[in-house]
Amino acid sequence: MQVKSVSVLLVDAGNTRLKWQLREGGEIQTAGFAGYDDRLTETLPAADKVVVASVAASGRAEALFAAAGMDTVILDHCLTDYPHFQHCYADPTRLGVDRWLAMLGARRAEAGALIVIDAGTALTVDWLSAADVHEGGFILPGSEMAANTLFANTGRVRSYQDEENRDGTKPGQDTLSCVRNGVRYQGLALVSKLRSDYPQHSLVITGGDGQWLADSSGVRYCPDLVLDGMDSLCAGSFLA
Ligand SMILES: Nc1ncnc2c1ncn2[C@@H]1O[C@H](COP(=O)(O)OP(=O)(O)O)[C@@H](O)[C@H]1O
Ligand SMILES: CC(C)(COP(=O)(O)O)[C@@H](O)C(=O)NCCC(=O)O
Ligand SMILES: [K+]
Repeated sequence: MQVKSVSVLLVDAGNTRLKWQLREGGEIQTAGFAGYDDRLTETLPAADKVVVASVAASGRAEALFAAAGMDTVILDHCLTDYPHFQHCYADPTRLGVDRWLAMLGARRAEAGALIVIDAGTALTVDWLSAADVHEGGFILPGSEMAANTLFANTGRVRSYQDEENRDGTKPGQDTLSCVRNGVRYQGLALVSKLRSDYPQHSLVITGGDGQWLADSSGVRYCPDLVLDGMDSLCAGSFLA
């Protein structure tokens, strides 16, 4: 008798946007991303199960999927009893579920001690020991947030329309490039310092702003570690 494999729609609901993949037997069938739009669910493929990992404001992702009548498993906090994983937060439910899932995804990609960098709305850095102990992390403003914070909280640092955001890290010669290049340089400096301070750890980078950071610093880029971590979770007894 042929056993029909279950299709699972995995959704990573971040603070900026949603990333999704339809997987069947772990294989990616289709994938995409979208903003928080009321019509989002109309564009998503049908699946036997839908799992949404959300760090967005409470209820934001839930509301989208509930309105579409989709029977959805919402993961809005980390599991505290996941086999072989040891949390370091006194209250692990406070750890962003995306950070935890990115660590699970990174473990699938690489063995040994890891530093997992997720360059999204926020830039997070998490230390995972070879024995899957979460040893701690950092939460920093992501590159858009860092630039926007300067634009929003100063009188004269502005995103001038007649200035161009080129992809550089050289000292800027107008306001926009001083901000954008400075933020990029800060990201590179962080990665370089992590490398020199933690030579025994392998670095992996994910997230919407991660490709540039990884390419520019010679670090491995894994585009969807949060979704990979969700797939690991679903491969266990989580959905049973
Ligand atoms: N198509 C895109 N739409 C929105 N942001 C994008 C896109 N491509 C790259 N980015 C960059 O990715 C960042 C968001 O990264 P992402 O990992 O999706 O964040 P989050 O998980 O916090 O929603 C944005 O700040 C932006 O700079
Ligand atoms: C740090 C984050 C905002 C990152 O979210 P993202 O940039 O992926 O949208 C998220 O993981 C979060 O809300 N964390 C909760 C606090 C914590 O991890 O301690
Ligand atoms: K993320």
